[in-house]
Amino acid sequence: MKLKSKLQGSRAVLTVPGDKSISHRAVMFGALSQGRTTVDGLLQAEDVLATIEAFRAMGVDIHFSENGEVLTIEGRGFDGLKPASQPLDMGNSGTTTRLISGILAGQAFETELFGDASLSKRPMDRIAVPLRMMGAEVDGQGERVLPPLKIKGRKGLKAIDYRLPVASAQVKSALIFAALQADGKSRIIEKEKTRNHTEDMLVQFGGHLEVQGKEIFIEGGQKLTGQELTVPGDISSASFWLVAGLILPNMEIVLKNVGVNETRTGILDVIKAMGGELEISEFDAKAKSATLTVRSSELKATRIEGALIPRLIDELPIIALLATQAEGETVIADAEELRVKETDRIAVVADSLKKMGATITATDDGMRIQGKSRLHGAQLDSHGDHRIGMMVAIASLLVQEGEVELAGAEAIRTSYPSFFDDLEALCQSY
Ligand SMILES: O=C(O)C1=C[C@@H](OP(=O)(O)O)[C@@H](O)[C@H](O)C1
Ligand SMILES: C=C(OP(=O)(O)O)C(=O)O
Repeated sequence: MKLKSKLQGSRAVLTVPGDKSISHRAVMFGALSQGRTTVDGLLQAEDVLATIEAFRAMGVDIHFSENGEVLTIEGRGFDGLKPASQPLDMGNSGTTTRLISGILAGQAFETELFGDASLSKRPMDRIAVPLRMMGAEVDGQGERVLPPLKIKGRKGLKAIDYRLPVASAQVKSALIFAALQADGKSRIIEKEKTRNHTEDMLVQFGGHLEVQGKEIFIEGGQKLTGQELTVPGDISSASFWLVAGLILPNMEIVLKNVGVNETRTGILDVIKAMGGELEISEFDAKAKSATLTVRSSELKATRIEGALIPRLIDELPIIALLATQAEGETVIADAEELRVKETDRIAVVADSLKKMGATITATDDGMRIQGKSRLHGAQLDSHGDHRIGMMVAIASLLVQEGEVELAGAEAIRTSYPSFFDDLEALCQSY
């Protein structure tokens, strides 16, 4: 695919698709509840479709409304799942794989999980170790327990008292799902606070848990009730347009209905620290959503590290591009988790932006990025990673000399199937 900048400056209003993390969890909690759940605004992208198909394969009736906008899940409760007749295809989705493993740990049958080439390199020892402690059998490939996985669960799991060795909402959520099926009270201690959609949604479905700082206490044997949910737009998808609005000349981009749960808004803090023009309006406290407006800005470098990292982990590829347009050296540290995403995002981001003329050094746990760089055309590849593909597409908007060729753009369907339509809409608003 050839990407060429036609942008001269303008104002665009966009609504990004539903939040991926919330969409996965809506399907899962819906399936595990009693009664019907409806979900408006669900993200209909490959990762979430993998979650839907997995629960259908375990006997859950899940269907879209005629206009395709509302998903209905007929909940079967924790005791109503049936063994799948075939291995479950997790596609590219780490979230599906890890969260479903926590659910399967409490089911008295065996399930096989497999995924694509990228997923087959993602470490599952981080869930295998604690789920085994709770009494489930979890087998994978090699020391890091890579997929394909075999999970043999059982009723009456043991409660767990566990300190997470990594800052991961996926591991935390897997353990919350397992703890809900265990005898007694579990304690899960986070390394850093990560996205809390599982905790929020458990409460929304009539369940309970206690959160004290980084400690979560959760009682087994809870009964959940189906709900009517609305999913806000995904701030991780919005971040591509936030950055476009800040780095392109004479721009204003307005993003409606973006999820602004405080465990996800690290990118907004970074934009402010870099001196970017950002306005947050129409804040809806119940929906945790808002309208975000950005304008072309003179940016300065910043440091991104520590507790901020989990609050913007998926935004780091596009933040790296942002930093190439800021005055001075931006440092990203404590982000070694990037190395075990869909690609090694430290290596691939540094390599891709270097090919376009940026000055970046990859470090063990992040990057050092020197601004400001004039970017030029290059031949690039998403390497099967949606966030790399989208970052390159936004970077191409800055290019004045040469052309950007992006191989593997189809990976973007993982989280944002309408990305190129929105890009087109942005270009047409000029
Ligand atoms: O729980 C979630 O929905 C997610 C958690 C994060 O992963 P980790 O838990 O591996 O950090 C994030 O990178 C992923 O895109 C979605
Ligand atoms: C890391 C991501 O997703 P997952 O872990 O679900 O594959 C992502 O969406 O950037």
